[in-house]
Amino acid sequence: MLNSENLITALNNILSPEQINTKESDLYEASADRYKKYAKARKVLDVPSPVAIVYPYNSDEVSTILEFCNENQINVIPRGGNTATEGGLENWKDITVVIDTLYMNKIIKIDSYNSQATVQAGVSLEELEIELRKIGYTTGHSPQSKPVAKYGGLVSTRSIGQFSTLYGGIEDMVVGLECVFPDGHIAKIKNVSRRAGGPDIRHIVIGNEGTLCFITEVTIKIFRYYPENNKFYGYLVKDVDTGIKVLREVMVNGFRPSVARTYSEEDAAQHFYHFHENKCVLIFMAEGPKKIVEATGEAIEEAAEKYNEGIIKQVDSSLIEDWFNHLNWTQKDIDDEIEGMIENNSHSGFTTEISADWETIPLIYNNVIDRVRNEFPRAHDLTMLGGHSSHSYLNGTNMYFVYNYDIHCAPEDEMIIYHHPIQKIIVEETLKAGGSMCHHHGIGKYRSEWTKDEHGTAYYMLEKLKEAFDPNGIMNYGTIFPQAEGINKYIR
Ligand SMILES: Cc1cc2nc3c(=O)[nH]c(=O)nc-3n(C[C@H](O)[C@H](O)[C@H](O)COP(=O)(O)OP(=O)(O)OC[C@H]3O[C@@H](n4cnc5c(N)ncnc54)[C@H](O)[C@@H]3O)c2cc1C
Repeated sequence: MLNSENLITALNNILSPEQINTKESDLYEASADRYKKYAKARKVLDVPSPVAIVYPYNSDEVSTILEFCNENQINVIPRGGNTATEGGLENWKDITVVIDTLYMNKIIKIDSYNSQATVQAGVSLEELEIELRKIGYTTGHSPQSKPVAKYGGLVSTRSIGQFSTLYGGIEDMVVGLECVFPDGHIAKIKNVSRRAGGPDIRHIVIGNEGTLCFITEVTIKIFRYYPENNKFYGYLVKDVDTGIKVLREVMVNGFRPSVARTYSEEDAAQHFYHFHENKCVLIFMAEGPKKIVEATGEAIEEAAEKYNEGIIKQVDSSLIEDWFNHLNWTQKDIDDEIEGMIENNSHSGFTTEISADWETIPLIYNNVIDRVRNEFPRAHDLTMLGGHSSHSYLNGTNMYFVYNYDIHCAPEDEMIIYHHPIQKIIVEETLKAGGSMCHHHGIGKYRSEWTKDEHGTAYYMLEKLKEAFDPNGIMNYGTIFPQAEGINKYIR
């Protein structure tokens, strides 16, 4: 195996100087993602820094770098917008190269006639959205990290946006893509409206979290945009169960509002400070062509009427619109949050997102809240515990658990003392009830201890993919696929 010095020399033979970054502060920044944001900001990270960050311009360069790393058994971490939350960008190996899509930033084609656009992996969602809005189109994708997240990362994590109930998750949007495997092979999945040529191989790439291949190009669907027709609906409701029932009613009746959400009292208080009145909040947004918006709006009002015993009151729609207009986080918001944590020694807004069918979600929610309140040894440090359902489907929905706490321990111990025990309860209750422990943030490194439980007998298929595409295990060591050594060192 190469040492750091030899590795940098070898990289210089492959790339130009402006494509290799060995600045210490940037390497420290690259050694972990937002999972350990507090320890990182307090400069007490317990993981090694990568040896270099490299910035290829195109898929041929990615291929050369990967082939080299594969031959020399060097761990590789693909990186996009750097907004990962589950340790997918954290480094667990002494010799690691981060491959960043910074220079792969071209919008290749916007094809409004065929309703699709092709971008290099380093194009941010916001950049593409701005270009599309100029011609009356939208990506329909709007995760809260939209201003920062990039296409390679969005596809690689199976991300989902705030309007998913209408437009779907990224897996519903990807038409075709290009990716590079550790042996240097460049694979291009063509862009067609549908195919039945065997299993849908896009799904080997979507959600791989940089553990099987490096995504270099993505083609996604684009949609006509009708902001002038948007309608907003909001209600104060008696409990989470009522909110979930109304969401279900709208969905099973065949309607697709773009936003459909229910918040617990605690979570509502931090999102809707201007009207929550210490109650649960239910909100909807209808979007699209006028007639569809009208029909969807009527269906929302009928569903609320059906469960009117649990509805306390309807709120002014302009309050929901106002909330909607301030949804996304810029890089400045992300930085400010970390500064706030350091100043106050408190963690606000840690989340774990799971999914299950309609019947099961309220059970999981109630079991988790009970167990955290009664079993979590630091429950007295919690300043908020609640959640919301924000992405609904015909057969079920998600639950986004949110928890804030004051930190009374060494910064390097925060995650193991506070976050991990809560996350463990959430994952245990979800898997016990047959749900998925991971709705949209990816497994990263910190849910990898439960990957086998998540998939059960189907883990066989996942394991074989790893063996086939990454036999030397160079792609993002510790992410998705459990590695006992890393788990024992960095999690337990
Ligand atoms: C404030 C905030 C809000 C968020 N809101 C949402 C939300 O609403 N919905 C949601 O789904 N997520 C959300 N996230 C999580 C995160 O933004 C998403 O997971 C996003 O898809 C990550 O994209 P990125 O470009 O930042 O990827 P990165 O953080 O750079 O990487 C994420 C993972 O993808 C891999 N990866 C990156 N690029 C490539 C590539 N080219 N090829 C292969 N693998 C690659 C990395 O190795 C890593 O495992 C949020 C995060 C923050 C900080």
